[in-house]
Amino acid sequence: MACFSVVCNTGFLSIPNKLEVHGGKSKSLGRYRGFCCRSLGYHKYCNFQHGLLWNNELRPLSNGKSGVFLKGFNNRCKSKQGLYCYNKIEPLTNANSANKQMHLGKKGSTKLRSLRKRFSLRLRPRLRLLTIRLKTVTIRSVLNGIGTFLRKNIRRVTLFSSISATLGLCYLFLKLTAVPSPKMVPYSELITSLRNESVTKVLLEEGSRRIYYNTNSRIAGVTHMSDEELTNEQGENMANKVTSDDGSRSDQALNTNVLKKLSVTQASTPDWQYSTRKIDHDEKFLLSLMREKGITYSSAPQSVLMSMRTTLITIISLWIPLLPLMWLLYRQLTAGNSPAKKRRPDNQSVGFDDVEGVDSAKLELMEIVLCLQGAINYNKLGAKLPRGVLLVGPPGTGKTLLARAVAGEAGVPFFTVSASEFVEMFVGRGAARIRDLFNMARKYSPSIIFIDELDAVGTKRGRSFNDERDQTLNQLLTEMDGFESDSKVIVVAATNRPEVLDSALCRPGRFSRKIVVGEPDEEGRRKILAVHLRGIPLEEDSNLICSLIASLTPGFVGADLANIVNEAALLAARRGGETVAREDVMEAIERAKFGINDKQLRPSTISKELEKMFPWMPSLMGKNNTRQDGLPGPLGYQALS
Ligand SMILES: Nc1ncnc2c1ncn2[C@@H]1O[C@H](COP(=O)(O)OP(=O)(O)OP(=O)(O)O)[C@@H](O)[C@H]1O
Repeated sequence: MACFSVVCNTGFLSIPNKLEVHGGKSKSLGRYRGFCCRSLGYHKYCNFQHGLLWNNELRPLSNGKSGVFLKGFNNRCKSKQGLYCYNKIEPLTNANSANKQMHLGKKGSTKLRSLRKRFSLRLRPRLRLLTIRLKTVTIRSVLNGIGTFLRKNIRRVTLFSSISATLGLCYLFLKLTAVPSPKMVPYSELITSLRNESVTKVLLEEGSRRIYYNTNSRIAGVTHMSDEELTNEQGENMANKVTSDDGSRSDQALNTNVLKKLSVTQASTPDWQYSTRKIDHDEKFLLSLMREKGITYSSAPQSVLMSMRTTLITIISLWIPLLPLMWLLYRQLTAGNSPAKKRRPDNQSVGFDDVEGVDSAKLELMEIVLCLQGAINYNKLGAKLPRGVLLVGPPGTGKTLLARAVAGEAGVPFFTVSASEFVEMFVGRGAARIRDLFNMARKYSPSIIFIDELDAVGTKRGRSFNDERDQTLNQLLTEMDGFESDSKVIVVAATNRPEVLDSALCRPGRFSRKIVVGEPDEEGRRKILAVHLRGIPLEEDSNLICSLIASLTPGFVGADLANIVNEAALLAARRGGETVAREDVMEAIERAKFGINDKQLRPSTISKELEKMFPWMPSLMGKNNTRQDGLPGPLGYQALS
């Protein structure tokens, strides 16, 4: 009788449609039969916390332990506490025996079962999916897909097909012009043959060291087969004859066979039987030897076909290893990784409501947004849209946020880039990146380009020997000049150091509008805090907390205030609170003002810190601790311990 229910780690639920949970409630698993219980989250039906479910009965485990995870297949189940099989609960003597008993079937059948399991778990769903997809596929949709792919990747497809065609043509050319080459022999062999007077004709190739020659040994072409080959051939034929049925020995048969072989060889015989390489400074000796022996010799240039073959082979063998290197270089040098491509226009969720405390800057930028949207008809009065807006101010005052708000409100593509990304190793690359960025912005016009930390490329020219930086700036100046009046591409840039910028960059027509984004006043800080406290649950009234923080934080900018709010929320979470209390806020302000105060500081740590602050003084703590006179330490400090 089979075990009623089986759960394993990989999760096979075998027979039951019904399983009782220890609460006594019946649950139908129906279609989940054979699925992985645990990973499907159905293990609560099979989680035998208090016993083993066995033939609809919940049986307590003999040792009373809970938390049993059954493991096994079909009618054999293993748990930590025992092996359960055929309605019997057998305690395990050791783990090995459990394993042994678990694999009760033959080895082969276990393998087969695991294979089947793997098939049903991995392959079957995929095959099913494939079948469904194949059913929905029609020739028309395939053709459409190919067409779309070709249209999208026309450049790549053209490049790859032309490369493939060229390589194919090269292969064809090499194949068609291939001629059997003469046998290569050492130079000494030529000299020996010359001395033996067996050489009939010699050709010295012009422009190379190659020497071709023929000998008078046997029929031309026979020599193409090595002596060894011939011997083997004859031996083979002899053996054939000996073992032939009639036992006849016919020399004629041998000759016919050899001649047949020779005729095949002759068909592909080169003009020259042998070739060798000339040795330097030995020409005189060679020529005198040939003259002495009366041998015909001549010289000729390499045939056009052969020179073409040689050139082609050289090119291919040289360029193929270089191709990966060139591809890498191409990727580096092309606009493939330019900032313009990385920052595609996307949905901006920041609006002017999210930026507070910088009202005048907001007003100026709002006007530009209205112009971009066409709400203000500036063309009517002959006005032009400002090409560049320069946001100037201390760090953290919200310059980047303002630029993002402009993009969000205007609903136009926003290309953001840090100017340091234009600083490149190769001269001209930064300029190329600027060009790409502006081209992309023009393509998506009306659009906004935001260049953060403009001073990275916009510093005065000619001050250093950095040609690359100057070229990049020149390109930026050119691009900003080159806008058509109706291109509707606005460049917003931000910097903390306007004084270092090149004057050409700030002249009217480029960054004609300069907006100072300064530190917010108390009212501004209150508004900024209100923005950041929007989603934070507070114990007290939000306006009260905003006013409290704003009054305590003169000189703080938006980034500081955002940080205070975040710190307060973290502190509240640390103490396990549901809402942010006034104490959390106060501690966060303290942390922002004075840094994190370590109340557990040891005297040695304090000494080190003091030494860092006053490096010109002798060790404060050390001196104080070792003083015997009881007098205060340097500068009147008492021992802090
Ligand atoms: N006026 C503001 N209103 C609301 N939040 C602000 C404001 N200013 C700054 N913040 C907060 O500070 C964060 C940092 O601001 P942002 O990056 O805009 O400063 P920045 O002026 O560009 O600084 P940097 O000059 O260092 O680049 C913002 O994400 C925002 O949360």
